[in-house]
Amino acid sequence: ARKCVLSGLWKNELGSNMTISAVNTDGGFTGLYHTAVTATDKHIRVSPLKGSQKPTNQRKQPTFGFTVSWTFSNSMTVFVGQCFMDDKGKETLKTMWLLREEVSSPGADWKATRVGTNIFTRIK
Ligand SMILES: O=C(CCCC[C@@H]1SC[C@@H]2NC(=O)N[C@@H]21)NCCc1cc([N+](=O)[O-])ccc1O
Repeated sequence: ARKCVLSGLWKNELGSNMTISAVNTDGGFTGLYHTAVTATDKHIRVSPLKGSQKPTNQRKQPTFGFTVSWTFSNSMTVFVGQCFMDDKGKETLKTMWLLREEVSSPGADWKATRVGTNIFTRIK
């Protein structure tokens, strides 16, 4: 299939991995995210993700977004990106993310959001 569907097992360059369920007809999906890193001293636990991708009947390299609600810290990350497929059929998810930390007061709001990029490739 010359189109990129997000369901399956993925890893990124930090060593995190995620499992995405079947993508339903309206592009919605859920899954689980296991981050290899954390900005807290908390013990890392698997966290749920929810997202959507543009339907692949119209697009071969769809854009998508998903949110991870971390189970071990009062923080949230949103990932947004696109799935690319090379001429050998190898898929890559190029993403940017925003990590929002819970801070104690509006005065600390300025320092509550981190930004970064991650590239995911399929496992197996
Ligand atoms: O660490 C997390 C959740 C895991 C985030 C993993 C990121 S998501 C993007 C990137 N890609 C990937 O695979 N993993 C990383 N939240 C900490 C926020 C926080 C920080 C502080 N602090 O630093 O003081 C205090 C209290 C806090 O709640």
